[in-house]
Amino acid sequence: MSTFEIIGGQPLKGELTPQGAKNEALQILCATLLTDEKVTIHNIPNILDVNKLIELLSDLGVQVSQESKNSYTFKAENVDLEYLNSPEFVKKGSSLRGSIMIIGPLLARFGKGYIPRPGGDKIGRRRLDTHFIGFQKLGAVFNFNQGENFYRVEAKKLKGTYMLLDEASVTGTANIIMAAVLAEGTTTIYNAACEPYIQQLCRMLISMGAKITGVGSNLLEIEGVQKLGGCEHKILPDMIEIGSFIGLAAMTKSEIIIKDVAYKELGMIPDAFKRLGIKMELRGDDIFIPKQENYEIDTFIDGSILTVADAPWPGLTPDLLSVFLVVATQAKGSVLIHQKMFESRLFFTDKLIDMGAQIILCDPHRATVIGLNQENQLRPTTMVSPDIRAGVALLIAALSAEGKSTIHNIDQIDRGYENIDLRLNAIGANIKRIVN
Ligand SMILES: CC(=O)N[C@H]1[C@@H](OP(=O)(O)OP(=O)(O)OC[C@H]2O[C@@H](n3ccc(=O)[nH]c3=O)[C@H](O)[C@@H]2O)O[C@H](CO)[C@@H](O)[C@@H]1O
Ligand SMILES: C=C(OP(=O)(O)O)C(=O)O
Repeated sequence: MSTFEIIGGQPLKGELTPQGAKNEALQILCATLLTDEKVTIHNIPNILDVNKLIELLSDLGVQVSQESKNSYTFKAENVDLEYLNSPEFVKKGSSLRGSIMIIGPLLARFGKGYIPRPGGDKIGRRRLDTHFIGFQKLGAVFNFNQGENFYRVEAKKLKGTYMLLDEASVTGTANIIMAAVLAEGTTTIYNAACEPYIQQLCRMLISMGAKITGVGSNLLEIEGVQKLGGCEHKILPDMIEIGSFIGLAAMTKSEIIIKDVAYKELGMIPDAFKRLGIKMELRGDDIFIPKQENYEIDTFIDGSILTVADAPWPGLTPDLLSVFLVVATQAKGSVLIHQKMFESRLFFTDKLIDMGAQIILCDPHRATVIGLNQENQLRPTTMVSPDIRAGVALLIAALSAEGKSTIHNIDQIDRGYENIDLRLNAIGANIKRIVN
C-alpha cells in the first residue's frame, strides 16, 4: 500500500487539465467487445481501474494496441470464451466494478456472459439486480452461484422487449443497452440512467451502427441490428475530477484554471458549488476559479439550511458529495450533506472531525457541516483512504491543513485520478509519493 505525504497550507496557482472520464471509459472499453472490427478510443485515462480493465480485455483475447499516451485501438476478433472459466478471470474480474459491463456485450455477441462478483468501492450495498433482471427480460437464463460468488447468463438468442428498470442503475443501464443493440427486435428501456457516460456510450454504439433513440432521456428505444462495426470515439473530460478541482481551489484559497471541461456536460455540478459560495467564471470552455479568502453557503429561499443531496442524473452525482462535504468545512454557514444512494460513504467524516472540522454525522446518510469560515484551519493528521472519492476529499483536506499529513492506501485514489500527485505538484502542491 503506497502513501502520500502532504505538506499543506500553501495556495496553489495554475492550470489543470482534466483526464478522460473513468466511468465513461469503463463502459466504452466493454463496448469494444461488441464488434470484430477495429475500435479506436481517445482520451483514455491512465488510472488503475481502467488499466485493469484493458488487461482483462487483452486476457480475453482482444488485440489491444496503445497508439499514443491516451489513445488505444481494440480488435475483439478472437475472443477466448474459455478464459471466463479460469481462476485468473475470477481474480481479475472481481478487482473492479467496471468489469460487470463485459457481460452485456458477451451475452449479445456470444450467447454467454460470466462474471465474479465485481469489486469497486466498499461504500454500502451495491446490488446487481437491475442488470440481471434486464438480461432475463431479454430472454437470458440467469444463474448465481452463491458459494463461488459467480454470476452467469446465457441465451441462444436475445429478444427485444419493454422493460421498466427497478432503479436507474448506471452500469445496469449500460449493460442492458449493450445486450439490446444486438437483440432481435425492439427494446424499450424506461427509467434508464442518462448520465453523460451513458449518452456517450449510446453515441459510440450509434457510430458502430446501432439504432438507439431517446439518448439523454430516461426512455431509450433500441432497434436491434445483426452486426456492429468499428468506430472512433473520444472520452469526455472527467466531471468528477473537474468537481474535485473546483473544491480543491476553494478549500486551499487557490487560483486555478480547469481547461477544456466540456461545460455543457457538467449538469448541475457548477451551480451546486456556486451555492456553497464558490465563485467561478466560464472562459471559453475553461473554468476559472479565482483565489477566494472566504466563501459563504447559500440558504434556501425561506432562510432554511441548504441541503446538498445526490440524485440520479440530471440530479447531482453521488460521487462528488465527499468533495462537497470537505469544502463545506471551511465555508461560512452550514449545510446538510445527504448521501442518499450509498450508506457507507460518509464515515470518513471522522477523520475530518479529528482534523478540527465541525461535522455532526446524523446517520450513515446525512452529515451536518458547520463551516469554519477559514478562521480555524484544519490540522494535519495521518489517515487511510477508505474509497476513491473520500480519498480525494482527504487529500484536499490535507492540502489545506498547515503542516504534514499522511494518507495511506492511496491505491484508492490512483483508481480514478491520473498522477494526481504530479499534476498538483506542478501547480504548487507538495505531495510526496512513498511506494511501499
Ligand atoms: C463504474 C461506475 O460507473 N460507477 C458508478 C456507477 O456505479 P453503479 O452503476 O454500480 O451504481 P448504480 O447506479 O447501480 O447504483 C448506485 C447506488 O445508488 C442506488 N440507487 C441507484 C439508482 C436510483 O435510482 N436510486 C438509488 O438509490 C443503488 O441502489 C446503489 O446503491 O454509478 C454510481 C451512481 O451514480 C456511481 O457512484 C459510481 O461511481
Ligand atoms: C464509486 C466509484 O467507483 P466504482 O463504481 O468503480 O467503485 C466512483 O467512481 O466514485
